[in-house]
Amino acid sequence: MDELRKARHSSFGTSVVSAIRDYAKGERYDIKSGSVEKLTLPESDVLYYEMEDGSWFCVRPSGTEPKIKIYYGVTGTGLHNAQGKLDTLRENVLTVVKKFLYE
Ligand SMILES: O=P(O)(O)OC[C@H]1O[C@H](O)[C@H](O)[C@@H](O)[C@@H]1O
Repeated sequence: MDELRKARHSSFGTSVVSAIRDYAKGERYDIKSGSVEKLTLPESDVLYYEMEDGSWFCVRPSGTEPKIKIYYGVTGTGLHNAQGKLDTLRENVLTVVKKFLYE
């Protein structure tokens, strides 16, 4: 989590990040402008990435197992379109996250 937090990725492969919410720091960082806003939710070790196409994903360590959990949200014109977006986003994110975990 710390390395991911420090890296402040502006993209994961072809998936472009527009803002990163860091709930541990209580800050939302806008990639393009570099501006930082305060978050109001309670402190938690969670990183939430807002993507340029309106999708999002969120990373947190499990509280019960030695695992990182990643949650995704996409919208599409239909199920097939949304599934395609999800597959692309997940593949792009996992390619980067696996490097942090295994290298
Ligand atoms: O996602 P984790 O932190 O591993 O927690 C997994 C689960 O653990 C417990 O069973 C809690 O009661 C659940 O609310 C939680 O979903």
